[in-house]
Amino acid sequence: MLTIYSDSHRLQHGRSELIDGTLKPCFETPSRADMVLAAVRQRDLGDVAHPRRHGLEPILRVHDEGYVRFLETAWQRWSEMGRDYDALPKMWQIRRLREAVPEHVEGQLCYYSMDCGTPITAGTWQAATASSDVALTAVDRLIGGERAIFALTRPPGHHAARDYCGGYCFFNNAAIAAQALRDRGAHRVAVLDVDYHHGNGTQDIFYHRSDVLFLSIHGDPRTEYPFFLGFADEKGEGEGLGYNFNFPLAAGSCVSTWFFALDCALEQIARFGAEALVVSLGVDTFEGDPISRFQLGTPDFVTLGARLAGLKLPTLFCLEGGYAVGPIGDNVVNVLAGFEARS
Ligand SMILES: NCCCNCCCCCC(O)(O)C(F)(F)F
Ligand SMILES: [Zn+2]
Repeated sequence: MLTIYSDSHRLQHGRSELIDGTLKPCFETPSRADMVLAAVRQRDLGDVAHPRRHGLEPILRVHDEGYVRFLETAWQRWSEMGRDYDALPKMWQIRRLREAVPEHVEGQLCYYSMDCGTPITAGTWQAATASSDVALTAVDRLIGGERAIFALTRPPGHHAARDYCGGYCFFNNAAIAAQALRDRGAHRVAVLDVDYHHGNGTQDIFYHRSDVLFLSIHGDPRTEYPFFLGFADEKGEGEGLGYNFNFPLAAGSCVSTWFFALDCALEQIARFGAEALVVSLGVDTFEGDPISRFQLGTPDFVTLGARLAGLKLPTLFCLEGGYAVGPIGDNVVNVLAGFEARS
């Protein structure tokens, strides 16, 4: 399987994250992508290609222009205030506060983000646009005839909504890829999110649409991030009613429960008649993940890949989460190798 990868991911490297009440090194580090790339090479998964630039147009097909312009200018405006440290919001526009978009960068930082764990740094814009180019180059290759492709995307994307960043995500790589597949002729595209955390951003982007089916298996938002979306009763709205499926599972759920949810999701994708599949591939479902509470073992990721291959669809994998950095490479490559073995 071909991998698309860009070294520009290294430019996204936050200084610290609020963890258990104190500032610690970020969980979402460049070493994650380095370890995945090393495993791709070591396990001889296939060639590794660099992305070509696609500009802002495909990003603006799913993200609000004001939000994109904010990301593009935020660091320069933040620096002009004499600040050289990570740009993070100090509060949010919450219930009954004014909804107008602030003029000032500090206010926009609060308006366009959903948490304080997604630092904007000097290299964020370049890293996030490169990550989107990685996903879009994977679409180019899928349209060009590849049966399956791995977009080694970092920073991740599935928490990024139309007009806000969060959960380490800036541009929603999987949504940008799904929209590009639609724009290039696929009539129905399914996005399956197997990351431990609900893909609130992807759901937000496609919630009112029936041409993109969104499905997510994740830790129950009653106790797990992102808390405010990802419940089973969220089924889409308007045109999109019936085209959104959430499978929240209690933290600590066993592997067989997880695979039962997967089989339910695969059944819905087959019923939908998808012509292409985008997988938001987070491996923080791993039993050893430091911030998540499912129990998949490294061999289970082979089974995951094999089940996905059963759909017999052109498939684009976008890397999302996974914070057990030692095993991340084998966990990710197991999905891809398991997929290929059954293709
Ligand atoms: N004590 C740690 C709290 C962490 N709270 C934020 C969790 C973000 C998860 C990000 C992710 O794994 O879903 C992605 F795929 F986007 F990277
Ligand atoms: Zn996650």
